Amino acid sequence: MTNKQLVDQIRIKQSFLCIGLDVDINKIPKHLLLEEDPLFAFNKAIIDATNHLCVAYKPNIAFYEAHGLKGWKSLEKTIQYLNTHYPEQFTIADAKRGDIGNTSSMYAKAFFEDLGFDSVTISPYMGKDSVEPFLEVEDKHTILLALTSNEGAYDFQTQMVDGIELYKKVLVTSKTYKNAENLMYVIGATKATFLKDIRKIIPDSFLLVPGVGAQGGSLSEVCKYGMTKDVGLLINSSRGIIYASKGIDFAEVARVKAEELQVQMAIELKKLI
Ligand SMILES: O=c1ccn([C@@H]2O[C@H](COP(=O)(O)O)[C@@H](O)[C@H]2O)c(=O)[nH]1
Repeated sequence: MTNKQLVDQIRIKQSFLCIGLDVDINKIPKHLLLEEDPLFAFNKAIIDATNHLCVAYKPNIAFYEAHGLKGWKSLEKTIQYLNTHYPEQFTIADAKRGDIGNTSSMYAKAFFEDLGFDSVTISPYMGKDSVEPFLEVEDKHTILLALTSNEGAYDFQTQMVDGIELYKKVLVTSKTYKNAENLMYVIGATKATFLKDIRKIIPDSFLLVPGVGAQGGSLSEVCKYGMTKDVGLLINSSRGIIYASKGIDFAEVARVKAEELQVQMAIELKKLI
């Protein structure tokens, strides 16, 4: 999917919501445990109930890898279901990968070619040759961790290196990579006030913003500092939507929670006109 197609979807749906599919076998409704593939059954119900309210889905790969081969199968079925039934959805493999060049090429093949995701999250820590193999793939997006939502972000990301905060160095340096137009960045919603400075370095790039809902980030603050004329934001919520009810009505309650965010997003989008 191209950036333009993503922006078109945002305008059509009046939403820049990304729903995180962090499916945890201990948190899903008990009746689903009788299904052949409970993780997929849960995801399918959530996707069917919420797809008209969001523009992206983000399975966090850890929740699938935790179940070995069975979990990987559930992931494969989920992305295939999305690509077949809802091809307009932007898909994000939240895998946080990155390694020496030839290994990164294999990760790119796994997530872009084999599984067919539109994008994958990558750690910038190993530098240029670990990121560029992902950027080579046409119409696919590499989402670089820049300033994350967690408390530990202050351990390294905000520390000064060569007179500049490390997360800013990530932004500035990554802009010089080959095919940098395929880059997006992760900025935590809990760091919304940093967005003013961030937009001076990357005025137009798309940002994946996790951390609203369960982690306490504010949607309106993120929009205030981070929104561009082409929106430039995908705001993620996982637990706040998918586990809003643990009962038989889980998908319907997820729809209600997603709609609450979508309504707020539509209000923010009106400010752009
Ligand atoms: O900085 C980051 C990067 C990634 N995440 C991931 O996003 C979701 C957030 O889930 P919530 O339940 O909405 O808190 C989860 O998959 C994280 O691993 C992040 O939170 N912060």
